[in-house]
Amino acid sequence: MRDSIIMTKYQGFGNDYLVLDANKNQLQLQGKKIALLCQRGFGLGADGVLYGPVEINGKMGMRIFNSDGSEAAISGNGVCIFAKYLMDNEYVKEKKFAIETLSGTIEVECLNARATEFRVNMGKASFLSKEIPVTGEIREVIDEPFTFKGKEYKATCLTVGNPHCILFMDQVTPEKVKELGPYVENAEEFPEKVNLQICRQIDKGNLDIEIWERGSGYTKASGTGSCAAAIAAYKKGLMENRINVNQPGGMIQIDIKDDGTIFMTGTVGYIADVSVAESFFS
Ligand SMILES: N[C@H](CCC[C@H](N)C(=O)O)C(=O)O
Repeated sequence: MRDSIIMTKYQGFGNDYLVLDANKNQLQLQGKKIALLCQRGFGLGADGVLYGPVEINGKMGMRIFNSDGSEAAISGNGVCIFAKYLMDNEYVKEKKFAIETLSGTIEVECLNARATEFRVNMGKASFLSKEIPVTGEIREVIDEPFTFKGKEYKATCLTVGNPHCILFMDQVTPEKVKELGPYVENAEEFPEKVNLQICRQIDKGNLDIEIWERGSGYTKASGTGSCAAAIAAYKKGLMENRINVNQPGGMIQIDIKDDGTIFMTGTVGYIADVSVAESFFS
């Protein structure tokens, strides 16, 4: 079709992304156009856009955009999706490889022949306020009182390359995270905004979460959100080191090593190649 751009749509546990291949399309990505493209009414609909392969720090990498057009340093489902894209398009032939992101080098291992299962080394978390960031004196933000929408909550905050706020509750519902999400995401305590997960512990190996993503809003799954909820519960001494994180889109398995390194196991589904009007990029 004349004047169109080919993008490839994938989903990880219902967290859906459009991949824009930088080698096949020489174009400028603009935040507002990405936002329009991601809209589920005026555009194609997606939780974000992955742009690559591009060179980051001299290595093969990808850039990650949320559905509001903002750029994120890391996305767990995004890494699994891009890993599949690289294999599907023969950019990589090995089962183990690395993808460079703005939050560093992410090691990926493909676990099956169909390239739909991936194990990702998401690195270590930091609970230090200045690294997340969270305003106030330098401290680890664990079970700290915050007031959101006039009510006090105990929050555990951390970064896994992107910032997360975890609120442990006796009950987690989409309604609750949609009520709190926009407020917490933009609270003044978080200078770079924040991803919110509300979290219920089922037992020492299972959590339930609902997600409000910075820059994308309510999503069915989040790789970094699953890592963040799991490591926060583990840090509080609630969990064993293999944690199943249940969320609306499915269950993401998190493994925490003795040195604190976090591994996530994700699945990816190919949805479609789509021919997109060039007007979304001009
Ligand atoms: N919205 C997040 C990035 C995507 C996170 C999520 N989709 C994942 O799978 O990790 C942020 O701005 O930090």
